Amino acid sequence: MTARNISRFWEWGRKIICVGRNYADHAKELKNAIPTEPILFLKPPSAYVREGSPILMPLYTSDLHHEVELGVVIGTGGTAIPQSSAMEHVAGYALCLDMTARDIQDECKSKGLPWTMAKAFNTSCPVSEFIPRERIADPGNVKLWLKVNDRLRQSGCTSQMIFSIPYLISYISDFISLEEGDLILTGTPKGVSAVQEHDELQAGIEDVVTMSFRVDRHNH
Ligand SMILES: O=C([O-])CC(=O)C(=O)O
Ligand SMILES: [Mg+2]
Repeated sequence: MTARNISRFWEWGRKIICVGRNYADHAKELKNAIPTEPILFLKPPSAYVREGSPILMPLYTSDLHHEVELGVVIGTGGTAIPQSSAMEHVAGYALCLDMTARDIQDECKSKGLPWTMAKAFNTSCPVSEFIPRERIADPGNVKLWLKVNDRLRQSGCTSQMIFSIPYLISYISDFISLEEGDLILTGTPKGVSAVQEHDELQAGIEDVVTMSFRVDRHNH
């Protein structure tokens, strides 16, 4: 058996834990209250998609949104991790998109139903290459951006996060044990908008990484 390589964490089949409304400007643009505790939801590992493959728009949505987010890749697992040592559990980062069927999410919210159909479908988690932790000195202060067909839509800084990365690692690991290869999506800044079939998405972490994805319609 060959050793697993953390730089291909998306192949490991580990969980993807997403934080919602972690930027006040995004909570406001969707007319949601600013949370006093992290809002969490999950995507399955089948949500991963890598550059070179398209984001597939599910047939049941007509309002697929991009959300650019900093992803934190766990290196050393743990339960009830204290904030003070939380960063020792981080192997690195990835730039991620939390693709969201906004019309379905709105319907789920109004009916009090879970967001699974809106957030967890195949290709709902495009990811960049793995970024070793040494390449981002301060993950609490990096600029994220996203363009659709060359037009800037999202531009934010992780310093705007309501709950910091150490706080999130500690909070989550109190009740969901973190494992090597898990990914935490830390929430999106404002500027989310709808994408259409054939759109080209480009996103980046300033001075660190860029990635691009095309949007296609699901054919079944
Ligand atoms: O769907 C939402 O607005 C919640 C979310 O994922 C985020 O804030 O990143
Ligand atoms: Mg999100």
